[in-house]
Amino acid sequence: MEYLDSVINESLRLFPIAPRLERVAKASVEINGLVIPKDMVVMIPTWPLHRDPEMWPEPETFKPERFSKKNKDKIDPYTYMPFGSGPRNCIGMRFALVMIKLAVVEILQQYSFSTCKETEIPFEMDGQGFLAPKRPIQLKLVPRS
Ligand code: HEM
Repeated sequence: MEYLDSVINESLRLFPIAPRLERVAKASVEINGLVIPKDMVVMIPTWPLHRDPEMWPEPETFKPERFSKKNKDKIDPYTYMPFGSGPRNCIGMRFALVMIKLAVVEILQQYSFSTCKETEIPFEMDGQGFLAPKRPIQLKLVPRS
């Protein structure tokens, strides 16, 4: 379960459903000389933060070990926000993580996945709104004997 957790975290790092978050400033504030006026919409760029090479060496490589017990405490929470952050973060986070794990375990007990001729490599992402592949990802399920 520990490694599955790391795999899901790393998948959400590379492909956060919300590639950016938004907040509205409730009051004018100055941060490092930059004034953010009241009511201004502030965009938090999750996608670039999740792929910043200063925080994530070899950012394009799928490395679940980044989230191992040994390494995960070193991660700055504001550089990894697949479920957002603060009082308005995702209310369904725990439910979603449990459901993903249950589904993956149930499927992997019976089948293994492999690519096939229909698999688009690399697949194309749809940048409109929520992040998703442009076309469904087609894979072959091989029954485990
Ligand atoms: C992998 C699955 C999911 C991901 C990656 C995800 C991600 C997110 C993100 C990034 C936000 C915005 C948080 C922010 O602005 O700080 C959000 C908000 C929200 N999510 Fe999810 N979500 C997931 C599943 C779910 C599920 C299963 C539910 C409901 C059962 C849910 C309900 C909500 C609600 C109601 C909000 C708005 C919270 C608010 O504005 O106070 N999400 N989610």
